Amino acid sequence: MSDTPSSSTVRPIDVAVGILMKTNGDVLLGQRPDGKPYAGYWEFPGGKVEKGEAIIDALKREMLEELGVEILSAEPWCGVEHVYPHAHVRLHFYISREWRGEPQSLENQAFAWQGSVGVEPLLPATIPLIEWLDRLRDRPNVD
Ligand SMILES: Nc1nc2c([nH]c(=O)n2[C@H]2C[C@H](O)[C@@H](COP(=O)(O)OP(=O)(O)OP(=O)(O)O)O2)c(=O)[nH]1
Repeated sequence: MSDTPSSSTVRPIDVAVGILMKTNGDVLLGQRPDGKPYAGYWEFPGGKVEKGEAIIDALKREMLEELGVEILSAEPWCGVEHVYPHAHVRLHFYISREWRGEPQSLENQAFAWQGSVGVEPLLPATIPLIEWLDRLRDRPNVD
């Protein structure tokens, strides 16, 4: 037996993820840059929560670092855990409808505003979110 814990048994890594949603329901996706696991896959902007950092603060930091956008308000929406070969992640998805600034590609990533999301491939743990978002758009006042 190996002494090295596999990625499924170690404590999950918390990740803060932001779904910027326009009033028409469009959401912003970015493409993972070269050099990261799953390069070229589409995801919602975000990144790992640092030690001792509140998840909402990580969200605000990542959105500023990646997009140059200041989050004015964001609501926690859902959580997803996923075990990748490279990491066991716990994703905290927030929806933000209020931000300041126009998203810029500060890490050289491609971006796309999408209504019904059509970009591919998506990160595996993000795939279910697309259907949930469609339902949210159809019934905006139901949680
Ligand atoms: N941002 C984001 N990450 C996601 C999504 N879905 C999903 O499985 N992930 C996973 C991929 C990664 O394993 C992890 C995010 O870590 P990352 O490596 O991109 O974070 P980071 O920007 O802090 O990276 P770094 O500082 O280590 O370079 O979460 C998503 O929709 N958005």
